Amino acid sequence: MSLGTFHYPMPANEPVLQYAPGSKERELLKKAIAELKAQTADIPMYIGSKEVKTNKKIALHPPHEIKHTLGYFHMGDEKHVQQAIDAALAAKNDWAAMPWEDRAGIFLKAADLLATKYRPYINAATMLGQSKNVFQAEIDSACELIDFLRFNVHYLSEIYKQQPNSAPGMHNRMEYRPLEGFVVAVTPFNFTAISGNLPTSAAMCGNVVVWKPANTQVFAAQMFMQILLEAGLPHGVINLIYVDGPVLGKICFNHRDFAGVHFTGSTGVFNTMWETIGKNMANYKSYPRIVGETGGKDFVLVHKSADVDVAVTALLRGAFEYQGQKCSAASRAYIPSNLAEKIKKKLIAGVNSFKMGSVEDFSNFINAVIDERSFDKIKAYIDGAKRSKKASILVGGECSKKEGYFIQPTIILAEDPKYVTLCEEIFGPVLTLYVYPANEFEEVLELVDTTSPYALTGSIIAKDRSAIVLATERLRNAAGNFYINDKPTGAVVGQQPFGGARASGTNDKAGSILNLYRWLSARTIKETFNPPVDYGYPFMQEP
Ligand SMILES: NC(=O)c1ccc[n+]([C@@H]2O[C@H](COP(=O)([O-])OP(=O)(O)OC[C@H]3O[C@@H](n4cnc5c(N)ncnc54)[C@H](O)[C@@H]3O)[C@@H](O)[C@H]2O)c1
Ligand SMILES: N[C@@H](CCC=O)C(=O)O
Repeated sequence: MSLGTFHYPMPANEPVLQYAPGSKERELLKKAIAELKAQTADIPMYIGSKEVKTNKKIALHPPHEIKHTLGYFHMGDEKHVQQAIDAALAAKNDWAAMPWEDRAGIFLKAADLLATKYRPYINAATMLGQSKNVFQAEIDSACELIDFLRFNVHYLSEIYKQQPNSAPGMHNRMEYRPLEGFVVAVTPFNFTAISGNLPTSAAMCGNVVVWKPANTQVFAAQMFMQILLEAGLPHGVINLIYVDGPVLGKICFNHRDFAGVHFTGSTGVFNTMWETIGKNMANYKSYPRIVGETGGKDFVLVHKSADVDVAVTALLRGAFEYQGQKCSAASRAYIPSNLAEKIKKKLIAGVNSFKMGSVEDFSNFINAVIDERSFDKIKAYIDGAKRSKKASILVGGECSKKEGYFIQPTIILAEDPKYVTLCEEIFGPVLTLYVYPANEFEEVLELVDTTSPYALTGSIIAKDRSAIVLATERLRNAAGNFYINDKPTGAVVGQQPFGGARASGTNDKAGSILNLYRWLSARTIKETFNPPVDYGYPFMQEP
């Protein structure tokens, strides 16, 4: 029972710690890394109140140090998916009935635990499990995840406040019900924040969730699950299971109570999900919500008026931070002929200055890519460019999986504007340049817009305001996040709501109010105080 209306103001973004030599946060992080490396984790699934173990254990290795074993997780099968659905549905009524301020308190407490006691551990887990350097881990697993939790509490409070008008003699109100059934959260390897946000945003709205992370992100995912439980999340509200994607889909997408999927990952997987859900429509109680943020082929368009250093920095950071494993990563760049030689020279120098290696050496800018499958896929694109007559390697191109999955940041120079690495998502440290005649800006705008099926992020680098105006207008549908004189990565919750359209997803802008509407089903209630007691209209009465 709520006996008041409670206020959750817009929070400030969590400050990014700097980890400078001698700082307290650096000391705590080093200690956490050492602790996590010294143990062999035994990671269960979390289904209802049970920690479930199986006889199928999968080893976890840091991508940059594959000889080391961080621990094992217990892989589930179809029956665990069914158990997770049952546990979710059993928790549903009590969770939906819990007053909003108590639900909110759990997620705000989880944010505070992440910001304090567990900050070094969630960062260490992300660094070791996903091969992120300290800065990339801090902005992801600490700051962005904390922001998702705090901002979503604020946004949901704003939604609950939105109420319809009432004419005299009546009162109208809106209830924002959770969806009828369970929600499935399927999460990618590359961001601990996204992995944590997809189940919690739906759960915050009163839904119960079956959460399946990527196998390569389980190490940090299970730590976040433990934090949620410590913050007071009731058992069964979020059920964390490790199963193959198709196994999950087979059980969840056939279930009568399937109410929605919150997905982030590749376009191909999302398309398969959508197709399966479509085929099963007749089985469901309600039309399921299908929310997916998917792939990208993100561009940087440099105008002839650009500042060369701004362009080069946007490319080096945009393309290569976290080894290019961001859906937003700059992976195709259009360079005007008047600046091409200067830009190429500075890019070569920049790439040659990168230090690559383990995350434990904080001076390494580049670490490993996530796994052998990714390594092989990325290397195949690089090898293809080495063989091609339509492209050449400007810098980089070395790959080794001896100690870890290391791919040297690579820049390809394409002569054909439709060369494969200008069109397809690679999801690795590979940037392709195409040099265009500096006076053909309008033509290149058309090229940028039509070269790839994706529309996630993009940047225009220019000093000339008319070029910025033209690019902003013509590329309106080419990116859901458009940047002027900046890299196309690094969206901040509450500042640049994130998501794209076309083949990049449903553009429901994770971490914004728009996303939360997808996990709510409104009910309108009208109460009439003096109801009519005669069906006739006034004009029907005899004079
Ligand atoms: N647009 C965004 O906001 C955003 C953010 C992060 C990542 N991404 C995209 O994610 C991809 C990289 O992440 P990834 O490699 O983890 O993606 P992925 O598509 O391989 O996997 C994502 C999740 O889907 C699961 N999955 C795989 N096949 C499945 C199936 N048939 N049925 C159900 N689930 C299945 C995986 O196990 C994982 O949990 C890139 O394409 C990237 O652009 C997009
Ligand atoms: N939101 C992140 C990208 C997430 C996808 O991987 C960014 O803006 O760089």
